[in-house]
Amino acid sequence: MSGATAVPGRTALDAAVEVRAASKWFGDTVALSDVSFALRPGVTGLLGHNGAGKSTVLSLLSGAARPSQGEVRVLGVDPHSDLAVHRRLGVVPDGEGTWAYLTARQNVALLAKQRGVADPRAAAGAALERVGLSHAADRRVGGFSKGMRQRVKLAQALAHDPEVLLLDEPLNGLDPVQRRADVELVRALGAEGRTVLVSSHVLGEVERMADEVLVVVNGRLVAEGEPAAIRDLMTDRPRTLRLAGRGVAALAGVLLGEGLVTAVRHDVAAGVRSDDEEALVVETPAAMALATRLPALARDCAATLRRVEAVGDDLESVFAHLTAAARGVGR
Ligand SMILES: Nc1ncnc2c1ncn2[C@@H]1O[C@H](COP(=O)(O)OP(=O)(O)OP(=O)(O)O)[C@@H](O)[C@H]1O
Repeated sequence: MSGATAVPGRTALDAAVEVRAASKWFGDTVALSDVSFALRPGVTGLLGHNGAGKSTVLSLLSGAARPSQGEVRVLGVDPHSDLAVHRRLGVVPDGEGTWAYLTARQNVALLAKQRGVADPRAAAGAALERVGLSHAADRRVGGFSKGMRQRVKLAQALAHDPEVLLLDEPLNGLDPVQRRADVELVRALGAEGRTVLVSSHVLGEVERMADEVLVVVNGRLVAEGEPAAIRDLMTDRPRTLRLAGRGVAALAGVLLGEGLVTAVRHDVAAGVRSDDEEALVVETPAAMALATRLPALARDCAATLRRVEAVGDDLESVFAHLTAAARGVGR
């Protein structure tokens, strides 16, 4: 692909990928509900917990499935009915996508050939080099680790030099070193002017790869914006915290007085180290302000904090908050 750079402010009219009021249901299960977005060149992250609808979005865009309602356009056409678009579209699917009895080079060349590449073997070699698998190009994929197979899938998606890339959790199964390399690769693909959509259930991963983030919760698009804006939303939400140490009850009284916490209860589940140590669970509407002022307030009332930690601070609670609070951040 030519070295075009990302064009900020593109409208849906010239977007490479557009989803208009798309819904998808399987029997009684609503996998996606009235989702609309347009993608600009560069990397967009698709963030959501398991079952949120990420793979469904990607399967509509790759043409593997059709929306029950609404429309999907990739490079101006319907990817389900217009098969020619697959020469300009690369997909890393969820799950296995390789043939175990073929070598890595054969796996990649086969798909490149299907997509009309003039010299599939050479294209496969170049793609395998790009994903760091040249050394294993002529080995059978059946003997590869999950991370290596994931790399082969990436090479399959890249070998025909597509303008649009759809990557379903491409970092799954990779060790930290491979993850770093693949984050760099995804960023480079976006910087080359390709339109890349990459799904993940880990905010930190998406943050490192993407210029824009779409957040899906229970089949709905609940937030979209720059990674920093999404991070702020998640950081500045109400939280439940566990405080443990000496003098914590007095400290909690001060926090209530300052309006930094709105509820306090004893933490029966907490293991405390000694008789004069207490553990409390507090609700705060302003986690950032509390974190900033907590050390000084503890000092003022002679409390010694041994532990401060978030309770139930998993992705589910983050997404629940976003569902309620955050339609249309940024953009
Ligand atoms: N072919 C199908 N038949 C029935 N239900 C489906 C089908 N595909 C997806 N679903 C349901 O649609 C919802 C969205 O699933 P989807 O796979 O898109 O989520 P996801 O965000 O990709 O999750 P994960 O990270 O676990 O793959 C889920 O409730 C799922 O069970």
